Amino acid sequence: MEKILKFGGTSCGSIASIESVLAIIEANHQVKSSFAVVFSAMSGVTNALLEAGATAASKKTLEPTIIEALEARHFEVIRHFIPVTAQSQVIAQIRTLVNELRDVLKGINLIQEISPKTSDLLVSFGERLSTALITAILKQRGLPVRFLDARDVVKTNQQFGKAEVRFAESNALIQADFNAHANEIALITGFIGSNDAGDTTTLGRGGSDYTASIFGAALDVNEIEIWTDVDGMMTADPRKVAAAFTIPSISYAEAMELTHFGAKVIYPPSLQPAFAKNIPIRVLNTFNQTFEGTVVSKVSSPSPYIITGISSIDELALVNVQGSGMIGVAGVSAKLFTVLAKEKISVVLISQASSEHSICFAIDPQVASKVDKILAKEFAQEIASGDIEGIDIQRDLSVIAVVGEGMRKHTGVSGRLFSVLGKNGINIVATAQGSSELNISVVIEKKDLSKALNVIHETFFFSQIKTLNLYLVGAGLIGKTLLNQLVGQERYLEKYKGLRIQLVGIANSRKQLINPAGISIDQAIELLDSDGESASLADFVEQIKRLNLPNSIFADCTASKEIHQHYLGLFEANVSVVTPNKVANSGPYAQYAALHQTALSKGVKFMYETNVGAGLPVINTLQGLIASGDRFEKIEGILSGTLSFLFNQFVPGKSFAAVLREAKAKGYTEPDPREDLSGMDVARKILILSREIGLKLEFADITIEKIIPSACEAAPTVDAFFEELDKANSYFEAMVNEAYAEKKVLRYIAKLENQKISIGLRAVGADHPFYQMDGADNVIAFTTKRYHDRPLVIKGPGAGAEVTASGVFADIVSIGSYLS
Ligand SMILES: NC(=O)c1ccc[n+]([C@@H]2O[C@H](COP(=O)([O-])OP(=O)(O)OC[C@H]3O[C@@H](n4cnc5c(N)ncnc54)[C@H](O)[C@@H]3O)[C@@H](O)[C@H]2O)c1
Ligand SMILES: N[C@@H](CCO)C(=O)O
Ligand code: NA
Repeated sequence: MEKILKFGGTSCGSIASIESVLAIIEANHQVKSSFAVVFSAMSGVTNALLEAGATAASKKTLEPTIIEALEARHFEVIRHFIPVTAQSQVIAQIRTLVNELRDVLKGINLIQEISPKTSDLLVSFGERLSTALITAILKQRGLPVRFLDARDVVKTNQQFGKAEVRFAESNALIQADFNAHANEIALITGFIGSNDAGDTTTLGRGGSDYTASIFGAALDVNEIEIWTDVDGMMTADPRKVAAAFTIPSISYAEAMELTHFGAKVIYPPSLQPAFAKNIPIRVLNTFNQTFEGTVVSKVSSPSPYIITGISSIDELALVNVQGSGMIGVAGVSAKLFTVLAKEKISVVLISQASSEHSICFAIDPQVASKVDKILAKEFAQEIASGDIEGIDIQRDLSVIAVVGEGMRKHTGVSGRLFSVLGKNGINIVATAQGSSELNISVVIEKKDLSKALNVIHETFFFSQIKTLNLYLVGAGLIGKTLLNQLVGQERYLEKYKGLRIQLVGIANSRKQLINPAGISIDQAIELLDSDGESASLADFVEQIKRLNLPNSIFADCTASKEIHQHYLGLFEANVSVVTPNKVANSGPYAQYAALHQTALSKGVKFMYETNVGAGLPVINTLQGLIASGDRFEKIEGILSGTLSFLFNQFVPGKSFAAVLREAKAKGYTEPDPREDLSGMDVARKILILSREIGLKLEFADITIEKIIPSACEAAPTVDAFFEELDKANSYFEAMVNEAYAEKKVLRYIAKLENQKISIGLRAVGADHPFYQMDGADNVIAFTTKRYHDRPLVIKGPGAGAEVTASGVFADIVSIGSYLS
């Protein structure tokens, strides 16, 4: 015999799926391979039968509806596949079986009880019906098929519900049976067998796979095909990890591990007879027949990945037994696990630190209270004496298993696993690794499960490409420019940086839109307008936290004075923040410190290079100097692009207000240019620099020399401000003329020296390093211990949409590099 095919419930579940099953069997027949086929019940039938049994046992009279529906379902298949003239014979055959089933239910109803023995007989009708039905159809189509009731050849003990197979006897019967019918295709009822007394028994979980495996082993087939409704075994549960893909080849041991942790495609224990004979199992998709599926065999073929798959148990409780009295005392764990075994409590994972101070193990949360009671009783004495401090149970946990034979040959797998979890703020509650090095398991909080599965999957299967999930708030000048820049760089980032920036949320002050599957960047503004809901920043941030996406970045491209109140919560929720908005860093020092400390402790990034000098590398350079041990003596610079532009462009005879309007049109000013003209923007920048070098200065410590008349400053609106500015033109002309008379130019300079900040307008001559300026240039000079005689000078355009957005972009990319 070449092979055994097995079709599961979904494959036998509907007319369309049976169509596929018939096609697969006919195709096999055409190539004349010798094979046999095992069938499960039509999907849902086993449960329907159990329900009918339970109802019959509990109600006074029989309710025929379930059985009628079941009969109708099988008749429908007959009417579809069998020509009218031949139908009556098959219908009669199925009806005979259903009548037998009705008699069983009558019996149950009569005695108002359903024993395990009767239950097995009852559910056996599912496989007997489906197999009989398909046999009739194929016979009608002219295939040399025969119906084989597995109860005639699979012999078991008396243990109803999960009977043990008597292999010697069964193998002999199977071989004799197949020898006697060499030229026929046997269609076999899965899941069932019989005991010595001839009673029907069932084989437990994965029963039809077991049947296929028993026949395969008895007949020494070359391969067993398990036909199901998915594309084989996948690298992760595709419902949780969209990027999961089919594993082409996997070893028996790996399949066992993955299945233990929830991958439910096959149930390897039921395939044991095949494993023992090294028969490969091919998992195939009835609904995608040409797909290669997964081969499960003794040794998996080499794979490009270090790990083979990831699976999880979503609901778990962790029991921790702890106490100094356990150290060096033999037998505590023996006692512990003996009592658990006695109570039939299954332990998913065990971990004990070598200090022997505590043992922790994971269990199904449904039995947690029971375990609590059992252990309290068992260890009452030790608890009373203080040898054991107590039994602690933690709930709402999940366990993830990373599985693969390849881990044995590679170092650093657990390092990578823990590091990616850490960078995503996922706390590891417990961990265990078997010495087989086939499986590393981590227990985490359930709320982090989806995020953890996805980042682990990404790390081990797509390490070349890391996806950053970007939330952009503020779609004005800078925000829009950033979006444009992102569109142009997508391919470069993937190819050279291994990064994919996925926009998952966007908001302005009117609307907001979130889509974890990604928002098309080049249409983001239109989509925000058409599909966005009305904006609520608090709600937007709440959604970000709830989604808990891996590698999340929040870009604040607003000038809002409130939005920074959300940064702390975002850091705590493990979201990095990137911003050109200076408000957060220039608020009270305590707030500045709290933000930076929280980001650091949560392992997320807070990036704000564009707070000073827009895209010029000011903050980065400063941080580099500090980190390498340099000491700052003085910082001096022109930190306002707007004011730089004004004093570069304004000459007596021109309108000061008109030059400012030009600066605004060029994107240099703050959304409200009064922030620039008042010196406020510069004050924020120099304050931020002072804090970066470690000074605890407050806004009140800054001396700002005003450059605009108070009437301008008091103007209630931006428009009124421009009007006042027009009136004050002669005031500015006088200032400039005075400087010109001395062959000097005006520069608005910020200085930090001796822990003091001063900001003011200076007239500087040609010998001054800040004399030569152009456009919206900024210049900044760092005098430090190392740059003592000649300062380190950074100079260039310090305002404008393109240079600012590119600074924000660079910050996002650097977070990506950190996370990789
Ligand atoms: N222009 C520059 O050269 C430059 C340089 C460095 C830093 N910056 C900073 O960049 C930031 C953005 O400047 P811009 O010129 O793009 O501003 P803008 O006014 O053009 O855009 C701001 C955007 O933020 C949105 N917004 C404002 N408050 C909001 C809130 N509470 N919630 C959601 N959305 C909100 C607005 O709807 C708008 O889409 C400012 O903080 C500015 O200081 C600008
Ligand atoms: N308005 C700011 C933008 C850069 O922070 C300036 O003029 O410098
Ligand atoms: Na900068």
